[in-house]
Amino acid sequence: MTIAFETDDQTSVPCISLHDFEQRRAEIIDELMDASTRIGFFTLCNHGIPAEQIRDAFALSQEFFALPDDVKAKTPLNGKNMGWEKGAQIRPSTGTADQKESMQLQFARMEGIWPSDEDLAGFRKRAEAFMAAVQQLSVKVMECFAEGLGLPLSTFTEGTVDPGVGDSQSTLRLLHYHSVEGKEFGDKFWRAGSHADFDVLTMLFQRDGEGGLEVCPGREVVGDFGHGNVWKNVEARSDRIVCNIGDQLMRWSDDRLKSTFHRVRLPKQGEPRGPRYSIAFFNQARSDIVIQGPGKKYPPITGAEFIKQALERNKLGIAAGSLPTAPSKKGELAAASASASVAVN
Ligand SMILES: O=C(O)CCC(=O)C(=O)O
Ligand SMILES: [Fe+2]
Repeated sequence: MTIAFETDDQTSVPCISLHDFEQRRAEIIDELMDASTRIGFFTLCNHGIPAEQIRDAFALSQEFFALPDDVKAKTPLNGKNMGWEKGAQIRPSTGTADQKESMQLQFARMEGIWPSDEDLAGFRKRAEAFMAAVQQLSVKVMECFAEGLGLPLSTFTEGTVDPGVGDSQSTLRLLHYHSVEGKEFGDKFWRAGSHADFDVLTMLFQRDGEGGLEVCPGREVVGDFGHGNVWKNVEARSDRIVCNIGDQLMRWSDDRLKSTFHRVRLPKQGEPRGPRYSIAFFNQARSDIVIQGPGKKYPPITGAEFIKQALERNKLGIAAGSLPTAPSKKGELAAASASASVAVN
C-alpha cells in the first residue's frame, strides 16, 4: 500500500531563545519539554555560539570536501563511525544511498582519521574547537532535559561526555550534498533518506537558503519505523541551530521525548540545484553508560549495546527492501555501490 504524504510548508518547528538563560531557565525547560514531547525537533536562537565560529566550521568543511577524493580516501569511514564516505550510506527507508559525502569526527580513538597537516593544515585544531563549543552548548540543553524529566541533573552529561577516559562516542558529521545541476533523479533518491537519529541529542547547523530538511512527527515507540504522515519543512537559517531528540533519549525518557523521522529532499523543479552543506553534532551515550528511563518502561541497556542493536535493525530493514535502479541521467553518486554501508545515525 502506498501512503500519501502531505507536506506542510509552514515553518513549523518551534524556535526557542536561550537569551538570559539562567534567569529564564524554568521557562526554557518548559519550552524544550513542550517541543520535544510533541515534535522532537526545535531550533535554538541566541544560543551563544558566535556566528564567526560557525562560518569557520563551514569553511573548514568546504576546504576538506574540496580535496581530491583520493586524498579524502586516506581516512575512510571505519566501523566506529569515524572517517570519510561518499555515496555509501544506505537508509532502510529508501534502500538507496544518500546523495552526499560526509566526514565523521570524534574526540577519541581518532588515530589515522585526522587529515594530515600536509593535506589540510590545522584541520584537527579547528574541528576540535568547534566540537567542544557544540558539546558545551549541548550539555546546557541536556541538563534542562534531565531537570524536565525529573532525573539527576548530570544524567545526560555524565551519560555522553567523556570524563577523561577516552570513551566518548559523540560525533561531528560534516555533510556535503553535491550540486545536482543538470541531473534528474527518480523519487527513490534523497540527499538524506528518512531516518531517526540513534543518539541522545543532535545539533545541526545549516546555511541560509540551503534547504530541504523535512521532519515527520508522530512516532510513538522508540525503535520502530512507524511515524505520522505530515512532513514539516525546516527553514535553513545560519543563525539558528536545529536540534532533535535521538532514539537514546527517547528510550531514556520512556518514550516521552520523541525521536522523530527526518530527511533531506533533493531540490524540486525551479529550486536552486547547487550544493548544500550542513554540519551535525551527535551527542552519543558513552559505551558503558546504562540507559534506562525513570519509569523503567524498557530494560537497561548500555550505550554500546544500544548502537549495536540499532545497526542490526537498520541492516535487517535494508535487507527487507530492494535496491532501485539508477536514475534516468546517471548521477555520479546515484547508484548504491557494493561498498555501501550502514553508518550510525
Ligand atoms: O543535513 C541535514 O540537514 C540533516 C542530516 C541528518 O539528518 C543526519 O546526518 O543524520
Ligand atoms: Fe539525522
